[in-house]
Amino acid sequence: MGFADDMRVATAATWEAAVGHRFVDELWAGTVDDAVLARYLAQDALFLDRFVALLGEAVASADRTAPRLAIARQLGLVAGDENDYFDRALARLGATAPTDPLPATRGFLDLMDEARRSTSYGDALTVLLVAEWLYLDWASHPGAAPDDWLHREWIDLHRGPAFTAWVDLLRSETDRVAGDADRTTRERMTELFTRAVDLELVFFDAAYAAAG
Ligand SMILES: Cc1ncc(CN)c(N)n1
Repeated sequence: MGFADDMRVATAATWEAAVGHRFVDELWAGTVDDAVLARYLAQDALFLDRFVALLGEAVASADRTAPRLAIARQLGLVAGDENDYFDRALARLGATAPTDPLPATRGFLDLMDEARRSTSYGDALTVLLVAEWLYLDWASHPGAAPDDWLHREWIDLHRGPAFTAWVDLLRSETDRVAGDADRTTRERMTELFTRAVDLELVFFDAAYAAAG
């Protein structure tokens, strides 16, 4: 197994708790409370800003042209279609992106900033991989998608052939870079992967915890 699969196994308990989270079930069922979804999306709008910056760093630090172009194309989609979803969804929910991140969001922003400032392609890839692979996992549910665009589009942004190919690219690049890396770099990538999976779980929890 490569680095990505090894890490997926090593973090399996937390990973499965995140992809099987109540938020995911309620989103698929179309029953997620508007206040919970608004809180989640408002915090995720803060996530998106730093995620775009991290994608930009991966574009800059990629050591090959093909992955650099693939990451740049995905950056365009996130800044375009995905950001457009946030604008429409937050407007419909009557919410705005807060200026203050909740602790889980703060943890993610710090993690993404750390990976970006390292200017290490491997660090950037590791955090991007968790964020996209874990979302592909919960969004690749076999059941019928909910009717309401508010729920369905958030699922559709994280599944399908193009998104699957994007995650495959992140996985193979992460495996390649980790395979060539020295022990210190690999250990850092291991730590970043683990922290990112932990944060994905608490990010979902926070949408409910803050709702009171
Ligand atoms: C917290 C979180 N993690 C991952 C994703 C998918 N890019 C997201 N939008 N938000």
